[in-house]
Amino acid sequence: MKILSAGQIREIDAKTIHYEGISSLELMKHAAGAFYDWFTKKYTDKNDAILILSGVGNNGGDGLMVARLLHKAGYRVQACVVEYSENYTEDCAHNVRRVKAENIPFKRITKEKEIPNFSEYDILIDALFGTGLSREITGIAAEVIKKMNESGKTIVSIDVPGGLFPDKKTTFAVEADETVTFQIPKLALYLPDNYRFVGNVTIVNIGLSEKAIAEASTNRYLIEKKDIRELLKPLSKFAHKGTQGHALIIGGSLGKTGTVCLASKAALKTGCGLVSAYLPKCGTPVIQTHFPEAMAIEDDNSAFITHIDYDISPNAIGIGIGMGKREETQHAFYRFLQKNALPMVIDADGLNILSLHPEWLDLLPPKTILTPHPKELSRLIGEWSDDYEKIEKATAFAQKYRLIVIIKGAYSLIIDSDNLYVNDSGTPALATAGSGDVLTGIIASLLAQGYEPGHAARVGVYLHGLTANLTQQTIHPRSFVASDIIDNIGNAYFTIENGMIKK
Ligand SMILES: NC(=O)C1=CN([C@@H]2O[C@H](COP(=O)(O)OP(=O)(O)OC[C@H]3O[C@@H](n4cnc5c(N)ncnc54)[C@H](O)[C@@H]3O)[C@@H](O)[C@H]2O)[C@H](O)CC1
Ligand SMILES: [K+]
Repeated sequence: MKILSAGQIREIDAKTIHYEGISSLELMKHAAGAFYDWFTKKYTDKNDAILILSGVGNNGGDGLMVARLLHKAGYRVQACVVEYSENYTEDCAHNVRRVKAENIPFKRITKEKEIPNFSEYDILIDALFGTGLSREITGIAAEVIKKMNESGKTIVSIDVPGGLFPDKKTTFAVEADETVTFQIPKLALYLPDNYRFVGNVTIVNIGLSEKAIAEASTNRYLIEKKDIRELLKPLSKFAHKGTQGHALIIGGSLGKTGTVCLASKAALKTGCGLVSAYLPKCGTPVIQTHFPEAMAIEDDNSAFITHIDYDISPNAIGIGIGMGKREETQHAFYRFLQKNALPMVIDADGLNILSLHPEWLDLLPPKTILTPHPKELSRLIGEWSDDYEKIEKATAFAQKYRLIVIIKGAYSLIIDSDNLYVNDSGTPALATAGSGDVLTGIIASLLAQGYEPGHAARVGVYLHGLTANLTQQTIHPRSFVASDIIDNIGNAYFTIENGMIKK
């Protein structure tokens, strides 16, 4: 799904009105109706006292229309306009008149003492500003937002939290629990710096013109299940282990050989035909006991890797996990990089060693996948002042070395040449020991199966996250461990293929 800028969304809005021959008020009706459908499914108690805080733009118009729908359905509603400007849009002004005509409790707020006592309400609906925000918020709107954030009440934002800039850094905005956004994802909703403003994000369809959306150009995308379904390779009836690819996982050191076990097992469960693990001697009994399907190749050293030599012919490599950064290991890694031309995914200490020797980055085959978490990323590209700068610097880095960079996080970002992909599968349950090792194994497996590296990155990240969505009801997020990811890779494939179970 395309991620678009506020300007592009405005254009699609106008084109929809033109192409579909509907009025802007009708489009607002669709938007308010879509929000209402979502809201009434989630909040079913009609005794909840709901306060709707609208602005004077079309986002405010949406809010007032929602107030009308909720009132009609029997919810306890109080509507307010926070009059931060006298320039009402036509559709907002229309809804103010309708709210009054329908005898819905209504209040204008122009100064601080008119702000209602939020403690009398259960849910605050934020319709203060949407994608039309053009400058920092001041005056009465800022006072209202400050009080909303201090209220401790459930806050649900319409389209975007009031004050969130869709395309640049935000420092002050409504801190919502839920954001229900209209049809087109906005990048700001998925950036870690903005999580405290955005809360959970739901995208609802409002009937924008598909043609208009198709005409908008972008290089930013939110990954959808159907995209992944299209990328999955069919399983041939005549498949045998020799045709499904051979992944080699390289890593481990004394006390950290479990990393290689997890990655190897994840690789096999992701569908490659063969998995070999290269580890120091101390790892051999561990992997052979816990994961007999893998073939183990031993380093000469008992505790860490000192050279990476093997006489097998894998199709792809996953390297770096649990490997440590000892001098000998660094040299072994360097000599390996000098001769390796296979598709590869590098994680953890592999990344840390590269950040100690940035000149070795030139040795990586094009489209090598790096999977840093933010700390590892900053060692590679330096510090950033906000998420936008982080993306800019990571993109420049990825392009300079022709790499694919996966920035791991609640929403992982995949940078592949000019393109940015946002992944929203997954839950906080994935923040668990070994989760990254499993991702390395999944991606190495997909590379070994012949997936183009950009596809392997997207499919891998999506599959990995989906395992957590699928077990939300059966495994408590606190008790979810990396092995649960591995155990549910097959279910994730089923879900993607069938589209049966919704994430
Ligand atoms: N996506 C769609 O196709 C649809 C969107 N809808 C809703 O419309 C808003 C966008 O509405 P817009 O009128 O453009 O602006 P806002 O309501 O977001 O902004 C309010 C208004 O205030 C002015 N303004 C901007 N910044 C400030 C500021 N810091 N202080 C004071 N005033 C400010 C600005 O000029 C705006 O006019 C979108 O989010 C959706 O909720 C449609 O309802 C359906 C189709
Ligand atoms: K809003």
